[in-house]
Amino acid sequence: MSDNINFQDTENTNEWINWIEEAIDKKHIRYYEYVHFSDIKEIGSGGFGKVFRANWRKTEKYFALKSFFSLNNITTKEIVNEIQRQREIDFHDNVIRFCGITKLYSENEIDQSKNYLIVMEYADGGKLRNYLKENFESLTWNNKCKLAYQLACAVSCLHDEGIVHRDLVIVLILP
Ligand SMILES: Nc1ncnc2c1ncn2[C@@H]1O[C@H](COP(=O)(O)OP(=O)(O)OP(=O)(O)O)[C@@H](O)[C@H]1O
Repeated sequence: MSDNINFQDTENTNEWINWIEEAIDKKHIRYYEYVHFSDIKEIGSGGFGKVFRANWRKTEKYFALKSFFSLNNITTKEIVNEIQRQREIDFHDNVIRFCGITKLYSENEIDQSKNYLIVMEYADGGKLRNYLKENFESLTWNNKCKLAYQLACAVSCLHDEGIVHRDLVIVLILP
């Protein structure tokens, strides 16, 4: 990603940031204070940033926090896109829930910029691929059919909403 953000880019970045801030102010999306997260552990990484698992308020509740490498036009637009897409499919049991947003302020005294992290439901079972590697032999045909059916339902739900995912990441929530 380029550091040379032109005026148009900066303007758009502010527009996306305003969108996020207004959604938080009006409580359209829930805001989580970053200080209440602890026991933060990296669990994966994607094209835009890393994903962490974090404990909420020292309870039994864990969330997944999706971070972004830097806050520029492309990433702020991606945050807004992701929030909008998640809202459209928020009703489906087999799609990870979008919970809200948190802000991480730079600790650097000169650079006081903020960055957003998306707060999501945490899938404690890890990736389906790994789960199958370890458990394939012990799964019954009924279990396998259920997994395939849930997967097909989730993809069908995305398609019904006009969303083509292109690089599906399948994670599991253990019963
Ligand atoms: N809610 C979650 N619970 C548990 N693990 C998750 C969760 N979200 C993501 N992960 C893990 O983090 C990794 C990266 O997630 P991310 O969503 O950034 O991937 P991606 O979809 O490949 O990225 P992108 O499409 O944005 O480039 C996943 O492969 C998965 O292992």
